Amino acid sequence: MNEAAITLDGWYVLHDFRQMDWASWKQVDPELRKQATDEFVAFLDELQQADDAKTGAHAFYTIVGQKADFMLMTLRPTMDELQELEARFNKLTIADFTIPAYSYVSVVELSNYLAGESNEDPYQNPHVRARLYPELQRSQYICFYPMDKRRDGDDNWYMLPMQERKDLMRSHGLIGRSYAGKVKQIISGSIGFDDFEWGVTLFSDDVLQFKKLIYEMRFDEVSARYAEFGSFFTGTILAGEKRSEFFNI
Ligand code: VOV
Repeated sequence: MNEAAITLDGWYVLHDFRQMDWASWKQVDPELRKQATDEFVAFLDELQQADDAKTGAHAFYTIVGQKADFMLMTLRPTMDELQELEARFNKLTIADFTIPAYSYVSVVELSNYLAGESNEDPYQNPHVRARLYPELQRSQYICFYPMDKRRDGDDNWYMLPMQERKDLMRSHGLIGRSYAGKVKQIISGSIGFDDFEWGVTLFSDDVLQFKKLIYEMRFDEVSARYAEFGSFFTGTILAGEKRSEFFNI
C-alpha cells in the first residue's frame, strides 16, 4: 500500500454562505429590521469574544457576485460546537431572510510532507499551534474554494510515492512562501466531511494577490497536473459598523 501523509488536525471549520432574501427583508417593518440586525450583531460580538479568548475564530465577509451575499466562517475545537453555532444562527430572526447558498465542512490541516525529523510532540510546538488554531487577521479580502487532488489514469496523486509527493510539495511551498506578508492561507482537510478533499481559504489586503498566487500555482506541477477545483468565492470584510450597514435598506 502507498504511504499516506500524516496530518495534524486543528480546529473544525464551517464556511456558511447565505443569500439575502432582499425582497422579503425590504417588506419588514424598519423597527423589526433594526431589532433583527442588532440581534445578529450581538451574535457576531459573542463570536468575537471566543476569538479574543482564543477558544475559536470567525470571519464575516460579503461575497461579490451572485453566488452568495455573505459568508460566515467559524472555527471551533469540535464539530459539535460548529453545529451548535449553525443552529443558533438559524434561529436568529435575520436567518429567516437568508437562503442557504453553499456550505463547507472541514478541519484545519497540516501534512508532514515538509516536516523535519523530530521527537517533540508537534501539537506542543507554538508555530504548529498557531497554524492549527489560527487567529484570523481582519484582512480586507477573502477568497475561498474547495479542491481535490486528481485521481485520473496516470495523473493520480494518491499513487505517487511519498518522496515524489514531498518533492512536489516543496515546490508548492516555495511559491506560497514568496507571497509571505501578502496572502495568508488556511488549508483545511475535508476528506470524509464534504464533497471535495480540501478547502482553501485565503486572506489578503490586496485582492489582486489572490489571482497572482493562484495563477502562478497553476504552472506548478502540484496544481498543473494534480489539482481540480470547485467554485471560487471572493468577498470583502464586514467589520465594525459595516456589519449592520450591510443590512440597512
Ligand atoms: C499563500 C501561500 C501558501 C503557502 C505558503 C503554502 C504552503 C504549503 C505547504 C508548506 C504545504 C505542505 C505542508 C502543510 O502545511 O500541509 C501546503 C499544503 C497544501 N496546500 Fe499550500 N500553500 C499556500 C497556498 C496554497 C494555495 C493557493 C492552494 C490552492 C492550490 C491552487 O493551485 O490554487 C494550496 C493548496 C494546498 C493543499 C491542498 C495542501 C495539502 C496538500 C496535501 O496533499 O496534503 N496552498 N501548502
